[in-house]
Amino acid sequence: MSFVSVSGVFKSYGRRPVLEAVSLEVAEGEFISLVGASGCGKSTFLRMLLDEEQPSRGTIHVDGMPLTGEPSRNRGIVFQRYSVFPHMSVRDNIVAATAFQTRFGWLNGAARKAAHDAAAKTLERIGLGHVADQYPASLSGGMQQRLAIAQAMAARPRILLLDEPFGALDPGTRLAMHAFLLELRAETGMTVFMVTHDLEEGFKLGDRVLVFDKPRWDPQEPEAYGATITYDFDARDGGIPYQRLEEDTHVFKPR
Ligand SMILES: Nc1ncnc2c1ncn2[C@@H]1O[C@H](COP(=O)(O)OP(=O)(O)OP(=O)(O)O)[C@@H](O)[C@H]1O
Repeated sequence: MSFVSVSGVFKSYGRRPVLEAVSLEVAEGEFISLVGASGCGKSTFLRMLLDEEQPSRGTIHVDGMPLTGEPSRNRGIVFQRYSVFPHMSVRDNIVAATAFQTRFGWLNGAARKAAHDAAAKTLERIGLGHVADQYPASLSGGMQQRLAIAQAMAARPRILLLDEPFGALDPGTRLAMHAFLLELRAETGMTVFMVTHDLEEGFKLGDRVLVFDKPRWDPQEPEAYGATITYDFDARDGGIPYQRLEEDTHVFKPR
């Protein structure tokens, strides 16, 4: 059975369609890269997986259960920038993320001590132990992004949602972050959805690369139709040269 199942999802804002007829089955542990033109609804799709936005039509199930509009420990998200708390130390950023998972949003006594110990371990693990008392502004972009990913991972989510997480980083730091993410993924077996504008990055990291595009297009009225998944590439074993594609109306699926 699929872990994430998206079935006939449409999303409109007011009368404006953004996504139409999106269906997708994802197994637990898969790494899914999402690519597509600016404004075609990739972030909206992530927000629906996060359950922050609800589909106008259609359903999304995670682990067999429909999304309910309630926050869940199952899903963590990292944006391109600004996903850490600037007024908290690096350590407190991780501790706070753990606290937010509790019913009242705070930790006391033993739980606080355990969260501090866990944060210290996490920071060592991601190479930020030596800057635990500093504030995020004093860290490099790559360090801030490592912190943001560690923060999202603090609740041990089964699904990690990444919205252009490495877009703001220089090429060297980006490569280091790829290695970091692949390691974390191998360690945790988490399912990952990552929006990227970099096709090479999408194919390198992903097991599948989904292309969002508008199958219907009216030049007089470019916003008349929404986007859907027009290609579903098998990106394992190096990607494009190994494609096995099958046309099913406008949607391509790996066999
Ligand atoms: N809350 C909202 N209310 C109204 N319109 C919205 C809302 N959120 C997104 N949109 C619109 O939906 C469309 C899709 O936006 P979205 O951010 O999902 O695209 P995207 O593919 O992630 O773009 P980019 O690659 O530039 O980040 C955009 O035209 C955007 O203006």
